[in-house]
Amino acid sequence: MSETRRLELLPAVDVADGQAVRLVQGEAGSETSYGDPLAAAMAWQNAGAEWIHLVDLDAAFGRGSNRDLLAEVTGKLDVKVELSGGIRDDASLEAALATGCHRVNLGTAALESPDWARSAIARHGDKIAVGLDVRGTTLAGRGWTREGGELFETLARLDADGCARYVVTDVKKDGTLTGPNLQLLRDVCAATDRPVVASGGVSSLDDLRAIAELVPLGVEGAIVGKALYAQAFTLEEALEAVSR
Ligand SMILES: O=C(O)c1ccccc1NCC(=O)[C@H](O)[C@H](O)COP(=O)(O)O
Repeated sequence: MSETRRLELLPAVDVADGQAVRLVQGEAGSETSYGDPLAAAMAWQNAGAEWIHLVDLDAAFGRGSNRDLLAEVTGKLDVKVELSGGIRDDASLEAALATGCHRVNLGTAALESPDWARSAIARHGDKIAVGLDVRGTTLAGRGWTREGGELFETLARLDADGCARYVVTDVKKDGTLTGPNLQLLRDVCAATDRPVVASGGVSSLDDLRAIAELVPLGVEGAIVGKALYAQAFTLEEALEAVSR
């Protein structure tokens, strides 16, 4: 008898100008600061997290880099780290993988440099996930500031290239505490046999339970940001909510 997998939770630590921040709909300038990124990540680790979703927002927006800080944070954590933001060429990819992170997310590069993304996937297999960040079914790149093609066409191309996993974000939901876009997740799961990590909009334990219902369809994990920082629930409560 096959056992239903438990939804993985990935608390998010988004970093801008050396600080852990939350954005609303990924918009630069909408930051609320939550202090030291290492302290934030350690707090989630100590609360039982198995993963941290660690984002360099300055690199994603092409306005700077927190590369050394993110490498330091990753090196000090015992849990798995998914590193995201501004990984667009061999140098940034090798630097990200050298941190010892468990996997990296390609975003803009998977939209604008398909040949390079294909070669990165071929070289690194499931160390690479691709972030599919959408408004409607239009992809967004460059820190979500530029349109990057149609979701399902890009998904088909990435599937053919062997992409192991997708991190799917409804940009309009991100940081808004208005609930995840469950239909988007269902639609993506119907279009690919690769695992999907849900991101953006989680506001409550019921939202997490609703995402957990999609595990049999192919949803593997959920990134949670604002709701944890706003103390809508604790990580312990979240882990308990998805454990059954
Ligand atoms: O992940 C990225 O590369 C990224 C790039 C540009 C803007 C935002 C980006 N990530 C944001 C996140 O991953 C959020 O932390 C995550 O979606 C959580 O959202 P929420 O639970 O709604 O705060």
